[in-house]
Amino acid sequence: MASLTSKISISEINSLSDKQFESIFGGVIELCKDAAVQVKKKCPFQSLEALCDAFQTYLQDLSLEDKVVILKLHPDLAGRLADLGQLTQESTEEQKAAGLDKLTSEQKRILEERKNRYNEKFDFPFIICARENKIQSIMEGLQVRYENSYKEEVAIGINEVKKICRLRILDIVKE
Ligand SMILES: NC(=O)N[C@H]1NC(=O)NC1=O
Repeated sequence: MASLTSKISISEINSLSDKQFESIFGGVIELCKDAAVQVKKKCPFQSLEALCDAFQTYLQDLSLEDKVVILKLHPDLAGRLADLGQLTQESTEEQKAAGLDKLTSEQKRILEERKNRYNEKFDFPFIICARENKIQSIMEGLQVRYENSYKEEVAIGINEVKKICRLRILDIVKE
């Protein structure tokens, strides 16, 4: 999954410059370089878990409005960007892992319908950690989570972003 050929250790991370840190961790939250800028200020990290915690705290401490901004930075599942081959490398591989590149036309139609309905209700995309799911659970999630309140869905969406972020960090850092 990682674009790096080999993983780096926590002590190597602790000796990175701001620029290096931002370039390595700038994508662990989709298109949100600010997370890496803010988390770098917490350096040094005692462990991989401490590094993951710092990103999770960054997400948790955001206002409701800023959490929504983060959700909106995420691409649609099997959406237009995927069709155009314009997802980030991370998202491309995650969506593939869930089998979203192999939808039948019927599955694509149902997914499209449920995503649109979700988007119309919440005005942000449905976010789920694709690597921890398959087509079936994504379809079911869309159905079940549609019933939630706005606040509940922001919280659940951010929780999924935390899972995505943690897995992306594990692709970069030696355990
Ligand atoms: N919309 C959405 O959930 N997008 C994503 N999920 C994930 O694991 N990678 C993504 O790009």
